[in-house]
Amino acid sequence: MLTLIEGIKLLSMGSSKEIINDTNIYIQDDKIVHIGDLKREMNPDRIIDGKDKLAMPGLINAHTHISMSLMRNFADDLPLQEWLTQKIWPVESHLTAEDVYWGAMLSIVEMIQSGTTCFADMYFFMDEVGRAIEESGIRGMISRGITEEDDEEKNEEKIKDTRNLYNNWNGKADGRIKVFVAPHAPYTCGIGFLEKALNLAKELNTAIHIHLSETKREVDDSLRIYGKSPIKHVYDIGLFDVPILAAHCVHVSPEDIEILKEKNVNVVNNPGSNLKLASGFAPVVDMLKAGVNVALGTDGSSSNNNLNMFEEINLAAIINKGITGIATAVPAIKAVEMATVNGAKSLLWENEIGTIEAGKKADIILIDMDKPHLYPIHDIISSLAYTVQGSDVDTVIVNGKVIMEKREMKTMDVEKIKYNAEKSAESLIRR
Ligand SMILES: CSC[C@H]1O[C@@H](n2cnc3c(O)ncnc32)[C@H](O)[C@@H]1O
Ligand SMILES: [Zn+2]
Repeated sequence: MLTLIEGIKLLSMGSSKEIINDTNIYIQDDKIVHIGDLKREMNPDRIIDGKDKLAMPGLINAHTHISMSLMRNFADDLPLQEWLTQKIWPVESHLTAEDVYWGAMLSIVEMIQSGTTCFADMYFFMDEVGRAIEESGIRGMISRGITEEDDEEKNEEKIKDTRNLYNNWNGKADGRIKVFVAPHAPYTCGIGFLEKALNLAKELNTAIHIHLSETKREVDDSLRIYGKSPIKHVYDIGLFDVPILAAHCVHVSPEDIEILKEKNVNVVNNPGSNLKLASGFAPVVDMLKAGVNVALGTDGSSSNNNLNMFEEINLAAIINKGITGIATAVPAIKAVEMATVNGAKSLLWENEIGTIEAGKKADIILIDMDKPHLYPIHDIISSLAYTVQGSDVDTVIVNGKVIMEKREMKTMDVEKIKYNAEKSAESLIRR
């Protein structure tokens, strides 16, 4: 199938970070094959009109828990530890596979409708998230979040579950699914359990997804218990000897940043969640300056409370100006880069996605620029960071397949999903 996106503005995020006006993008099956002039010798099966549209790489949500949409607006105005221990974990103890599936489907609709084409998830019953990815056409990295318990048999079962998840799903859905190993955090996993997770990641030749240095309390506890920061603690265990996706990294010292850089740790900044849980502000500017790859995520929609990556781009751009007192701290293009190129790198997917270039997979979103709130169009890159809304996303293409066209969902029955997600959420809270 040859698709042509004709006469469109393009922000490729490749070698050029500038807008190219009136260009053409040819997609053969799942791949971008040509960008530039119209090719008379190529006869497209489908033409998408690019008039008044901007094509950019699909957004990458590098850390979330998508099925937590079932708990959206259920537990708010609390700090992390109270939110988790008093509200979220008691409810999660009653989760079923069906709940996770409908929560995932609901969130995938929300993500597609706001321009996200790829996400990194950590949760329970992850076969269901794999199924939701397969059916919807989105791309995702899935990881079964594991915490240590007193019962050794249960711990072994969790490691086994992760291995099975990898064997069942890694590379599946035409390569749209990856599987990482996900020890939840250093405060829920002891040294021995982290070592088991590390050995499994080595055995499977995959990466580790973990929450790290999210709150001041986590760091204080780590200093008290281990005499070192969470980052130094897991570094000493050897966790950074495999590729790492580290969510948050809010309370990090200059020494921690040196370690993150030395070990090429991929950090995910979650500004919306960090603000809402009163966790603090990650030193994004310092980490970027040190050469650390910083991606962007929403976290779950129970701590955010949505999965709209345009909001996170906006927050990343403006918060860091506020914290540093420097208006250029995170410029618009840098925030967009965090949500595209850096996200792809953080998921070890940079050879396939994150930019619009010939040879890459076609994960592309088209934004409708003909909206009153976007006029006048002085600077499109500024529009993306400061003005564009998720609802301005018109068309979404993943792996060459159009999964939303002119805001019509092509692969998902939205009414059925809303009905079942609502039903799951209601019964979950009552269980
Ligand atoms: C074991 S599956 C993942 C686990 O993580 C919990 N969670 C959601 N948001 C956060 C966060 O910001 N920090 C730490 N843990 C978080 C989620 O509820 C699941 O229990
Ligand atoms: Zn999280």
